[in-house]
Amino acid sequence: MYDIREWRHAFKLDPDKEISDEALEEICESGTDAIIVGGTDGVTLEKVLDLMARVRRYTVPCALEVSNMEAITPGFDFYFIPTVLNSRDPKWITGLHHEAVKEFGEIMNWEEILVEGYCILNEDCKAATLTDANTKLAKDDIVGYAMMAEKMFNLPIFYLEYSGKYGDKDIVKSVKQTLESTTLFYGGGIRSAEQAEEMAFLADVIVVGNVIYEDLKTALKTVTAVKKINRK
Ligand SMILES: CC(C)=CCC/C(C)=C/CC/C(C)=C/CC/C(C)=C/CC/C(C)=C/CC/C(C)=C/CC/C(C)=C/COP(=O)(O)OP(=O)(O)O
Ligand SMILES: O=P(O)(O)OC[C@@H](O)CO
Ligand SMILES: [Mg+2]
Repeated sequence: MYDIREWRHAFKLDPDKEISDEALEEICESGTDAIIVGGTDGVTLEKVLDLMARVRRYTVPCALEVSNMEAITPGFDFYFIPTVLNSRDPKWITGLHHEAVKEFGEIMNWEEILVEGYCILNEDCKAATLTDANTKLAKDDIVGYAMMAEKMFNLPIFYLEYSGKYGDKDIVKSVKQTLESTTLFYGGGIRSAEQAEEMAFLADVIVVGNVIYEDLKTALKTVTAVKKINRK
C-alpha cells in the first residue's frame, strides 16, 4: 500500500538494534502496512543499507525516516523528514532541512518525500533530549501544533511521539478531532494488543517500535488488533 492515507499500522525498525532474519521475516510478512527505518542515534549509512537490503526481500512498503544526512541512501519507497514543531532549537524545525535542501533540492524526488510534523511528548526519550523539545505542554498547546501542521504548513503527517512511553488518550483524541486531512501517526509505548487497539480507535496510524526487540510475539499481535478497526 503506497498511500499513507490508507495505512493503519507500521513497524519502526531501528538500524542501531539487532534483529534476526527469522524475526525480520515475521515482521515484514505480518500484514503491517509499512516498515519505517529510523532511530535517534547510532544511525549510520552502513546500518541503514544493511537493514534496507534485508527488508527489501519482502514486498512491504519501506520508508526511511531521516535523522541525519549521512545515512540517506536511494532504494526506499518513501523518505519521511521529521520537523520537531515543539523543539526549542530551530535547527530541528527548519535548520538542518534548509541545509539539506540548499545542497540537494534540485536532485530530490519530491514525490517520495513526506514531511512529518513531530510533537514529542515524552521528556525522557532520546529524541526529546536531542532536539530540546518542550514537552511540558497542555492539551491546547498540542492541538495548536496539530492545527499549524495541517492548516499553516499543509503537512501530510502529524506525529504524536511518546517514544518509550504510552501516551495520553485524551490528547490523541483531541488531536484527531482537530485534523481534517493530515494523517495522524501515534507512536510510543505500545506493549500489548489491547494498547494497540485502544490507540487505533483514536489515531490513523499506529507505530510500533521497541516491543519488536523486547517481545516479538506481542509485537506481531498488534497488527491484527489494529487492522480490525476501521480508520475514522
Ligand atoms: C539519495 C537520495 C535518495 C536522496 C533523498 C533526498 C532526501 C530525502 C533528502 C533529505 C532532505 C532533508 C530535508 C533532510 C533533513 C535532514 C535532517 C537531518 C533533519 C532533521 C530530522 C530530525 C528533526 C531528527 C531529530 C530526531 C528525530 C525526531 C528522529 C525521528 C526518529 C525517532 C523519534 C525515533 C525514536 O527514537 P529511538 O531512537 O527509537 O529511541 P529508543 O532507542 O530509545 O527507542
Ligand atoms: O518504540 P516505541 O515506544 O514503540 O515508539 C514507536 C515510535 O513512535 C518511536 O519513534
Ligand atoms: Mg526505538
